[in-house]
Amino acid sequence: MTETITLGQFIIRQQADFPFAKGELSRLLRDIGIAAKIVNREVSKAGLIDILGDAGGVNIQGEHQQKLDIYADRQFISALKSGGECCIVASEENEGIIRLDTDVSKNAKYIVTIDPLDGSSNIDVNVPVGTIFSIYRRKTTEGRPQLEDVLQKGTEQVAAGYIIYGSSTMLVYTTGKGVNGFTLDPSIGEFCLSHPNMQIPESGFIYSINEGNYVHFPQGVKDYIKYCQIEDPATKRPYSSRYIGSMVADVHSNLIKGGIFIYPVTASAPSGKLRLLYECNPMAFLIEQAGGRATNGDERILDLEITELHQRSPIFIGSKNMVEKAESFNLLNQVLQKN
Ligand SMILES: O=P(O)(O)OC[C@H]1O[C@](O)(COP(=O)(O)O)[C@@H](O)[C@@H]1O
Ligand SMILES: [Mg+2]
Ligand SMILES: [Mg+2]
Repeated sequence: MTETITLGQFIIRQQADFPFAKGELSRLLRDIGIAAKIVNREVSKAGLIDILGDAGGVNIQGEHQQKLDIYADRQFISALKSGGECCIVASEENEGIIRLDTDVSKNAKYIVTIDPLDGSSNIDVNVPVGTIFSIYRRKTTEGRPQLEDVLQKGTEQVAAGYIIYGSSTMLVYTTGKGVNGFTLDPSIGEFCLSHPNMQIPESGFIYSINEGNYVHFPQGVKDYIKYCQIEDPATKRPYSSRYIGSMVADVHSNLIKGGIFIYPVTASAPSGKLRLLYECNPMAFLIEQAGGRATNGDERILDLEITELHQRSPIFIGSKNMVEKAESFNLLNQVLQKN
């Protein structure tokens, strides 16, 4: 009989790797797991309850907010507040930072950045969506936590992960010691270890990019797409094109099968579309921990300086050999080239 290891049990076991740990990070990951279950409960019956569709407002990203964006945002913030291990939340859905100044959490040492609902355009059509999170340690020691505690490079992440609400619901995370995946078993209401020590294949044969924007891509990106489409059995080309339109789902698929996910600069998104704090950094930390690579076409995503809360970046992420191959093409348009 295979041993069932729940997320809670696994986190406690992992704590042993951190001799000075007091359990704060473990409890914070627990809180994220709780909010994930609550959001999953609504996502899994979305058509039956009034949670589909547009909420009527536009968020700081300039995107129409979906009802589920707002619901998920509230659930994660409330779970982090009740848990008391997080002093600031920065969310893709909120213009400014959210200080959790409760008696319990004001002395908390962790910062959470979150994309509460990733793949919003897929909510109403029953295609997998997700949640992406990242955890940093507070830097400032005096007074109230500050914006600078949030604007930290990806290399400073203590932990990162995502939840994918798909045919099954999974939570995949890293604390810098490899990547592990847990599947929610609804019959016991627990995330159980199902994908230990996940490794992305070094090479893959799948590329994920929204080719609908092709005409607006830098020449190098167009050339790389052509490279993927050339007939060459020796290198198993042409590669397959797979694009789900939810970053979590596209990256999760490539993590398991091998492949590259690309969201480059485009005419309408000259700095890229995806957000460094909420999407690029957490996914880059995870994929690097699984043996893959993540760049903006020129620099390692995790080394990028962060100056703004909702800063965007182009991203090329996935199997190491595929990202390195892509980087051999001039992926950034001239405007972005470093002097
Ligand atoms: O429709 P496009 O332009 O291809 O964009 C799809 C991308 O936008 C996103 O939906 C943006 O994330 P949000 O849904 O959290 O805003 C990504 O998940 C996805 O990879
Ligand atoms: Mg997103
Ligand atoms: Mg989102």
